[in-house]
Amino acid sequence: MSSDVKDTPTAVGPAVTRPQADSTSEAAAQAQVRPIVWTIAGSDSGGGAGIQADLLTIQDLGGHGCTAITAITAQSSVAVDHVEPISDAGFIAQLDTLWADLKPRAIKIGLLTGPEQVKLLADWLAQRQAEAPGSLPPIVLDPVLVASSGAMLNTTEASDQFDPLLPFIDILTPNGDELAALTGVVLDSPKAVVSACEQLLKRGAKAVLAKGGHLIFDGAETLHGQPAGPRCVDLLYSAELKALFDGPRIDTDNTHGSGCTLSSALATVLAQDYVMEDALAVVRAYLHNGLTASQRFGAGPGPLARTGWPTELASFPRVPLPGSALNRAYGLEAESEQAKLPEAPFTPCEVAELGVYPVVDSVEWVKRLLQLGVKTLQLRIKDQSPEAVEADIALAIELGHAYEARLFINDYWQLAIKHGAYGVHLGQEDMAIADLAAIQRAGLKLGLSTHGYFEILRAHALAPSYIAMGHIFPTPTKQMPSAPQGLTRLHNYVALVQPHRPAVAIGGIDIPRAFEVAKSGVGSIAVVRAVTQAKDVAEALGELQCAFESAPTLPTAAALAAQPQERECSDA
Ligand SMILES: Cc1ncc(COP(=O)(O)OP(=O)(O)O)c(N)n1
Ligand SMILES: Cc1ncsc1CCOP(=O)(O)O
Ligand SMILES: [Mg+2]
Repeated sequence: MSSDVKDTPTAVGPAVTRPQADSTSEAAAQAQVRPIVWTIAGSDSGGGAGIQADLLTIQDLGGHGCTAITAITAQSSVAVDHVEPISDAGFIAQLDTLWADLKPRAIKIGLLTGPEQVKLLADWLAQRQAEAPGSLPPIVLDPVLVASSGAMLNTTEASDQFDPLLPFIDILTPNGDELAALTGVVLDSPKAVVSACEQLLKRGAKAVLAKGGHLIFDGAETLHGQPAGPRCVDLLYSAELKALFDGPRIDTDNTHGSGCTLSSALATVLAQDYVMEDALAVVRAYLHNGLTASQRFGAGPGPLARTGWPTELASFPRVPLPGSALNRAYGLEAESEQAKLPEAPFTPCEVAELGVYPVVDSVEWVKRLLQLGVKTLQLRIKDQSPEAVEADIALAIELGHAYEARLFINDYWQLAIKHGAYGVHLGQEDMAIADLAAIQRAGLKLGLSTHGYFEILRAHALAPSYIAMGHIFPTPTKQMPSAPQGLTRLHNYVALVQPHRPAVAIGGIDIPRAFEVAKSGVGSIAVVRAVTQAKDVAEALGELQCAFESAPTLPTAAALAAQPQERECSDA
């Protein structure tokens, strides 16, 4: 283990404490400036909510905060004694001045004091849009109506008051009371929450996060199954994705500014180019940690603590699996679509680190690599009928056993079961259609592909034998639906996954990059071209192996093999 462990500087997408890379590319990435995040919101003199909470949050999660103040409030932890809107001229001047020099990568909108400010802001955004289509960044709207002390902050109760803004908003983040007030829907069941979100989409919102902090339904206990205890379930609802984020309800009344913190955290993570569902996973974990470590300063509820970029899986929400009771309660899946979920964790790999992991497309390659001493490998044959590939798959499996190697079969899981493979590797799309229960019952190991936080959480809920994360760098080998993850994210994913099961990095990894990748502490690197296009395959394998030997291993990985595997999302 190397001793040169330093804090990776807070740059774009703060990384956890890890050994620092020394290459020019990594140094350049780390020198990148913080993305600018605007908060358009009111000042909370008590320092717990509004602009004050937003600036602390933006800074804490790696952004640079700029403010356009909508109102000054005389506020403490127990009272809002005065709300004074800023003049229209003062409001617009702040926006214009910032736009001229400090263009945002994301905007959070909080307290707007009434329809006049809503219209001013909607008109201002429309002008920016008209001048330069596409120039507006992601915008998060927290539809603030009442302070946590119960005081009205907004002068109108009109349910359509935010509608002029909706066309510009990427996500609206109402709590239960706000969602009910904006839609008139009585939120007495999970399906009522869905119909309220549906209504907001019809009125122009692109996505809604219906926060579950205020929503407790009859029968909620039975929705969750294990683990027991009060839960908080947030619903992300958009045309493209409907997903639940389920976590324990933190037992604290220090929730002052939690909505402000969530929305500014979301803007800050979106400013770092995370997709919405990944950003929400990070934000839920941030709230979990902030509430857990919160403190009281006055006589009333205290604000959330600022705890930095979340890195531990325990802070993150569960993402219910397809077919789970929770998804069904929200009506997110038809009863007929229920997936066949495994009843137990997949068999763990007998090692915590899978090492150099070549992915090849023929039985000839499998044989050659086995003869060179490779111990983890994958047969990845694409687009053939099962009949056409069965003989090769059967032979590869036999060879794998003869050499006591960990041979994973990509995609053809029925053949893998039939011929008794060591393991199967499946992608996200395959997860929905494969009979995961049959793979688990047959005792095969399962590796799953992931492309970000949300998929990692969903994969983790299945307790697979390993989780692959990619693509790390651009690759011509496969057309990818997502952007390259890069090294900073890899560091964070490794910290999340590897204490629980082996992690594998894949995509665009050549020999020089293998040294960078290995410094993340990841226990395995999966490669196609680095092996199949090498002039000297044995030498390439040796150099890839060398990358691991020169890099430190994470202390958590060593304990892994001995750790009992738990299935964390068994609420089906
Ligand atoms: C180790 C490893 N990681 C990821 C993949 C990609 O699998 P998948 O998403 O199923 O895509 P295809 O390989 O099937 O194109 C992998 N094969 N191996
Ligand atoms: C199969 C696959 N899945 C994600 S990236 C990838 C291809 C990796 O190939 P290479 O190592 O040649 O970049
Ligand atoms: Mg596949």
